[in-house]
Amino acid sequence: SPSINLTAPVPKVGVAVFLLKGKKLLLGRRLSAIGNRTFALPGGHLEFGESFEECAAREVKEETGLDIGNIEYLTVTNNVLLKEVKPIHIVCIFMRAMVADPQQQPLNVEPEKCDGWDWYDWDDLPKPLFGPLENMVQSGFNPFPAS
Ligand SMILES: CC(C)CCOP(=O)(O)OP(=O)(O)O
Ligand SMILES: [Mg+2]
Ligand SMILES: [Mg+2]
Ligand SMILES: [Mg+2]
Repeated sequence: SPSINLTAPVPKVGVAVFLLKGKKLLLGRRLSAIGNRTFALPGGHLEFGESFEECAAREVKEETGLDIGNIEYLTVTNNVLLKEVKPIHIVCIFMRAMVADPQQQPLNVEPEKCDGWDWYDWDDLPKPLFGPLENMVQSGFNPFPAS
């Protein structure tokens, strides 16, 4: 019989969105088995048949109520998070977008999964950051358009 590997969960695909407003970006403290109480971008699992842009818009709407535009692919990173309560391997697709209406403020639509959203300055990020975002920051990647 084929051996079933019960320890190594399959890598997951996540889409995370740098929602930019001037020099600020939207972050929320996660309340989740994955990255609990760390500050993360809005985003989530890529669902069957979705484009990266469709997933970005859906997850941001589901989590913050915000409508986004100018959605563009930035980069993809490979994150093996062994310090998590349950080790997890996430291929993270990072997208960039702008709020459709700069006056629209985020709502905490899923309070069981997020402690609340707020705009943070890229040069003054809260800690601790969620693994994939921390790896991204450590790598020196700059998500902002070249001014
Ligand atoms: C990015 C990666 C952790 C994939 C899962 O993200 P997530 O826990 O925010 O997932 P959902 O928003 O889809 O529930
Ligand atoms: Mg979600
Ligand atoms: Mg989801
Ligand atoms: Mg999410």
